Amino acid sequence: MSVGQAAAGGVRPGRRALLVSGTKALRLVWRSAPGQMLGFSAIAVAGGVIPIVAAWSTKIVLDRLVSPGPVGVVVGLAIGLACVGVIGAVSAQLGRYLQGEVDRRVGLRAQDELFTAVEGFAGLGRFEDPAFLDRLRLAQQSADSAGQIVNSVFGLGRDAITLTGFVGSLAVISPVFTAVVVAAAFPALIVELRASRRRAEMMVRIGPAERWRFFYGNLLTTVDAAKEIRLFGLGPYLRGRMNDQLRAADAAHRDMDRRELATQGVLALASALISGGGLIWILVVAGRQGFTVGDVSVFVAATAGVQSALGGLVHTTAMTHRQLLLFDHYVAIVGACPDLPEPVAPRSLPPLRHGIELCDVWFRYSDEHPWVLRGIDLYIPCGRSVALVGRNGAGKSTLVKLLCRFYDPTKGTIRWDGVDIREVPVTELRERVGAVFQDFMAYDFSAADNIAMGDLGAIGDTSRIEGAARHAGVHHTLAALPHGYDTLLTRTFASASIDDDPQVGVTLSGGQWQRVALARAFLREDRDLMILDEPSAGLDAEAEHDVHTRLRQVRAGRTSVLITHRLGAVRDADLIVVISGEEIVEQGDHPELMAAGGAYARMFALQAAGYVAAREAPVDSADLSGERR
Ligand SMILES: Nc1ncnc2c1ncn2[C@@H]1O[C@H](COP(=O)(O)OP(=O)(O)OP(=O)(O)O)[C@@H](O)[C@H]1O
Repeated sequence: MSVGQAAAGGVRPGRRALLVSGTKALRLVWRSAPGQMLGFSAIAVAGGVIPIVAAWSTKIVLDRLVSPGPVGVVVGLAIGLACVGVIGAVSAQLGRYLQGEVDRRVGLRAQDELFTAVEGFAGLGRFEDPAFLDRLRLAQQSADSAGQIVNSVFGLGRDAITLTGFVGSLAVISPVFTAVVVAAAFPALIVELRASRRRAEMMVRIGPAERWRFFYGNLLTTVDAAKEIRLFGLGPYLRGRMNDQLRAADAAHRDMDRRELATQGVLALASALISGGGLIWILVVAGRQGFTVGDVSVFVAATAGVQSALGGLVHTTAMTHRQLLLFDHYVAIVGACPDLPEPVAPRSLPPLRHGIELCDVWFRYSDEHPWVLRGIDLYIPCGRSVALVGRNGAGKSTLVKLLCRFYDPTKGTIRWDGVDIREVPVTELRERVGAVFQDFMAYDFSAADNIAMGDLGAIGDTSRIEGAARHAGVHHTLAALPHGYDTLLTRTFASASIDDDPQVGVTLSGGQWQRVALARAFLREDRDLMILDEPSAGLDAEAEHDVHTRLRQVRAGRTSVLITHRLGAVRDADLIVVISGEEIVEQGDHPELMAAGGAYARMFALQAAGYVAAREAPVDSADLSGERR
């Protein structure tokens, strides 16, 4: 069962699993904040003992007050009692501070471990699995509040100490009454535990609604969607859908709250009746049974103490239970097996010398999805340029994603100089690949950092970054920005404070971004395989021509795979591969494919005819990109 499926199926972690989660949570706390944990545990013990000491001190003071004796003793006892109060107040404050510190330290470590695990998922499959995404969201919530578990666990210890002390005190006065008070706590414990389990299950159930709500909220606040939302008047419609999701989640929460209100109400009533009954009883029998004023005060304090400690114990047990159920998602993600099988005996991947071979490769995104590629046999020779062409949805991008091992083929193998790429560590494979993807990233970073993302070693290396930008034809554009390459390519983080330049963040055009993405890829041009998935989409005609001319130079003598719908740009590729109906239907160079008169020749003729027709219309050849050459 996958990490995501376990959450989707609502599989309940058993007691053993919760015990494991609890142990892992405490270990996490110990690793993150050992000193604070020890301090907190000492305060928890003090917090458990102080109420009992206070109750007995009060009894002694009261008994001394009503019996004749030296005043000095009473004053001494009163001072002692006051000291107990001071210690209690100070330790409570110190406990709060330590709790805050534990929260911060544990939160940082838990988040780091969670994201390290997420980063370790080498493929893309898990990020497309809704159940996994729900589990990840819950794991993130749990990571944020992992420190609270220690509060709950030590709270349990504190309440257990107080309870033991008060039960002992109460038992001295009335064993029967003690038994009644303690027995009344068991139904409460069972009810609370059930409620916490139901709440944890509900959190999983409302996961999709939460995700949709987040999606709509994001959509309504991001600049990318703002144009269409405003022009098409989508705001009220999307807001309505977002509110529907919130209402659905709220309905589930309300249902839980109502159930809890009913059961908690009954339990609170029972508790009040028991303590009220106890008070009446002690006042009635006090004279007859020779109880002192101090005995009555201990009885009242012990009854309240037992009930409050029992209530606290039950509540904290339920809360710990709920936190552990949530923490189980964190444990599952952090301890998840790799999404792509790792080689048992990894082989190293030498520089490409001969070629990459796809042998009878079949692929579909999951068992529920249709085949995207069927029986692909393809050889990409070292040092040659290969172009993949075909209709939208033919499977071209999927094929290059397999070359990067974002997924493993469902059937068949991909060999790098004869080595199955599943037998080498995936990081080694990716070290040898450079790429610009169709859906490239526009990071909210500076222009320089946006390019350096292609190779972190280039951060701060101005000459490399500028070299790549020149190569991609975007150097002059970036150099002319308000702060040159240090300009933020986003308005999101621009500061409007008086000291900062409000112009510091800029937004690039689509074509300029495309060139920045190309520059990023050019930082890796020394890699063995260069993947270019629609590198000129979104560029104007001249810019496109310019980019393909530059790419031709970069690709010369290198192993590259180019995907483009501009067939003019693939004419000089060493090998053109046409994909259609999930299969390779043709391959060869341009003259061969044109001579064959098949799908490629038809597509090429169609595009060429369009250009010939276009020639008859007036063309404004101004370079709209503004890039000087
Ligand atoms: N992550 C995914 N999960 C499920 N199906 C997918 C996924 N990505 C792509 N597909 C499907 O796989 C098929 C091939 O998509 P792919 O992106 O490889 O086509 P393409 O040839 O690159 O198309 P285009 O020219 O439009 O970019 C399409 O039917 C698409 O819907």
